Amino acid sequence: MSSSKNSDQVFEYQRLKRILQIIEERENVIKQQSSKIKEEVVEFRKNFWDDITINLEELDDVIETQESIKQQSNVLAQKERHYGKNYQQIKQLQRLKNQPYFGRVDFKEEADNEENQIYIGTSSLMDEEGLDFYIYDWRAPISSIYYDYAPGPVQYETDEELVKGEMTLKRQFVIRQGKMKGIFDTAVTIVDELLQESLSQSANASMKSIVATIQQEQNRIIRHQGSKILVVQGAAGSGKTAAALQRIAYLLYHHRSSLQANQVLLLSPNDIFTSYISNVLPELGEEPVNQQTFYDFLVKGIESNLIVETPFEQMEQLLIREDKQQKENTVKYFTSIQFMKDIQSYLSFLNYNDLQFRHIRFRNELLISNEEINAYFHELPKAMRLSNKIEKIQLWLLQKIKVLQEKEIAANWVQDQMELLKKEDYMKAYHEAEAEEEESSIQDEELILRKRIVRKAFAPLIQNIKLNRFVHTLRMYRELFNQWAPVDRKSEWKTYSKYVLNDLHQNKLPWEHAVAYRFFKGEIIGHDADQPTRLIVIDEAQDYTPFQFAYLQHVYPYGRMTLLGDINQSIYSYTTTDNPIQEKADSKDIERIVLTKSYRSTKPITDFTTFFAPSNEGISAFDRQGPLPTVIQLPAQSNYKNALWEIIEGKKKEGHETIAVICKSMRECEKYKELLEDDEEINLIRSNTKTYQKGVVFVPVYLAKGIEFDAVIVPDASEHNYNTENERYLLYTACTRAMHDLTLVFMDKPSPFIKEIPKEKYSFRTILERN
Ligand SMILES: Nc1ncnc2c1ncn2[C@@H]1O[C@H](COP(=O)(O)OP(=O)(O)OP(=O)(O)O)[C@@H](O)[C@H]1O
Repeated sequence: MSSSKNSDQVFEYQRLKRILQIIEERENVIKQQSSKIKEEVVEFRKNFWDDITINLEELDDVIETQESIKQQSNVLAQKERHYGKNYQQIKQLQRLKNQPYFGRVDFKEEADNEENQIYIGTSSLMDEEGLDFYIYDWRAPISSIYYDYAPGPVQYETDEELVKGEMTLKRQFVIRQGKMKGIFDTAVTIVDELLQESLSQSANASMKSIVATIQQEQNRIIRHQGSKILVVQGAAGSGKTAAALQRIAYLLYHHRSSLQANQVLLLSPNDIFTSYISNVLPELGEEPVNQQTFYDFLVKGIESNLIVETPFEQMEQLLIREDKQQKENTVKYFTSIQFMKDIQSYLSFLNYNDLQFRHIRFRNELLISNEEINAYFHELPKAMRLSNKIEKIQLWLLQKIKVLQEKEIAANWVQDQMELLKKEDYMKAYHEAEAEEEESSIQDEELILRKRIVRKAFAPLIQNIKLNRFVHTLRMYRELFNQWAPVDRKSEWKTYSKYVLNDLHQNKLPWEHAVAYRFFKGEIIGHDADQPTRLIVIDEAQDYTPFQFAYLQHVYPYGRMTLLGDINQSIYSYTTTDNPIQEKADSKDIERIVLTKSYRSTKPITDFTTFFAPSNEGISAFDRQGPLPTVIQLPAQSNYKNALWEIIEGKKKEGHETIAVICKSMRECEKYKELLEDDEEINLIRSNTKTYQKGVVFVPVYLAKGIEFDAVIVPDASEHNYNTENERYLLYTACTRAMHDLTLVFMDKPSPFIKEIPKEKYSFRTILERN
């Protein structure tokens, strides 16, 4: 080892020691401060009223009393805020103690002689005076040169300017639990060894942050600021999800004052995926964002007595039903923008004709009939917009209810309720009533209590009116199929409507109608999407239909969107055309980034899957070696159970910790699980499974979306199981879940997709019958 290299290493070891010391000291100081603040807060709360003189005699005294209470509250709130901030800082320092930084670049700005050493970590650390950085946050503008360049001329952008200069050194550190494990100087963009090390590890039940090894093209996604919609088309395993999470952390950091975690909506494909990625943002020191499946997002706004089909149930149906082609054609129409437009035509038709209203009842008595509401609706000017008409009706109803409420005060049931009040309730209600009453002299206690009881009883009714629930949107939606038809689709309307009417009749809503019904309902009674949402991130966006995507744009007209997907993994066949992920020349709002390099799988696996990828343009493998995928033939009539066991056991012996048997459907999974006689060690992942553990899992491909396993076994890659174009997408998605090892089993004839792969790209064997 050269002496300069040696002294460099000594320098880095010493620096690490010094930084860890600084972190430790800082943590201790803050901890001490915190316990002091805690004591103060407890004390302050105890003595809150001692420092306030309560005097309510004159108006001036009352104002003064109020003022001093306000001041005390402010002092307390300030202390509590300080405590909260300290708590966050301690957590941040503890994270830094484990790995203070992972990179260093030496940078000399143009026309500046001084060279700066920039150490980069998950958060920044400054000196006491707050002048110099010991560590730069990976999201700081200058940190981007670490991800984007090799040593040489570099540049980066700040809010104000473009800074140019030279990078003279680029160094990576492997620091774990505060111990230096490795130092690499690198000439390439990001050193491969580290990435190799990170990718060679076993699959985990939760995703890791990739902050130390972000690749240049991923960095573009993370730091993208321009267009309103960012679309990322990325090969399987190219780091779309990883980059999206880093992007959220990046945007939260850069827009602290205008973007909070609760303003970010992250839509994920299933619950397992939601839990799989839930660690990443907290690991990066950010609050978790609003993360949910699109199903949960939609179902929230649908009547609870309707059972909404899940996308997975729909998929199972489309895979197994006899009339699947016909059903698929109707699904294609109902998920199209055309259907959205047809709904709009139907709404304008309704506006000039009849809406359906609900009776308004109170204590089982009819207060306002639907005919009465309809008559009022027809009195309104024809040309008025539907939403304005609904608003008018709402006001009219509230006024009518107010009058009826007044009348109700004298009713006998109110007397009955008063008698039922317990003494304490009576007193409480009375005091509350007293406080609410504007006039201070209260003459009629009974009247106040009566009013209060009536108001309470009417509250849910009034709330429902305010939410426009007097409009019977579900009945109108049914009539869309029963009583109406788009002018140019009259002939096929009956066929289209057959399925949905049948389902609605049984209080079921097919998945393709979930978004359509939400849209329909929202257009009439108002859309209730969370208002503060400003950034919408959609993972697995290739599985969104044009209608679903248009709906999100409709309810979040000011929201920025990041869509991540892979057209090769479109598991719902009806989403492959007009998908938002696909290249569109027309829109100025959309910027598209394509990721081609696949990091998840070994090179042999990526090479193998690329041969039958629906579109194999632009997929390249990260050079990580591993065994060739194996294709196994089972002779007809063989003992399938023994063979499958043998394969699974083999994978366990090879040391794989997460082994997934990925099936085409849940039905297929259940078949194998049954075959293996409910072995305790084997878990079946269902649509309501929230997390998974290491070990052997059986999972249908649509629930394996977005996640990864050490070893993947496709248990029936026979011709009869994977044959159609739609099944090509499913097989591709299943195989690309494998990180280190892939096995496909077939009986009789292999899937035609296997035949597309050159023989040297996999090893082939036959399991011979032993019994
Ligand atoms: N720059 C990187 N450094 C370290 N690991 C990475 C990097 N990029 C991707 N990976 C790893 O590669 C794997 C695949 O990443 P990710 O799940 O984000 O890909 P994806 O494009 O969303 O995949 P898919 O579409 O197939 O679900 C993950 O284990 C991720 O941690």
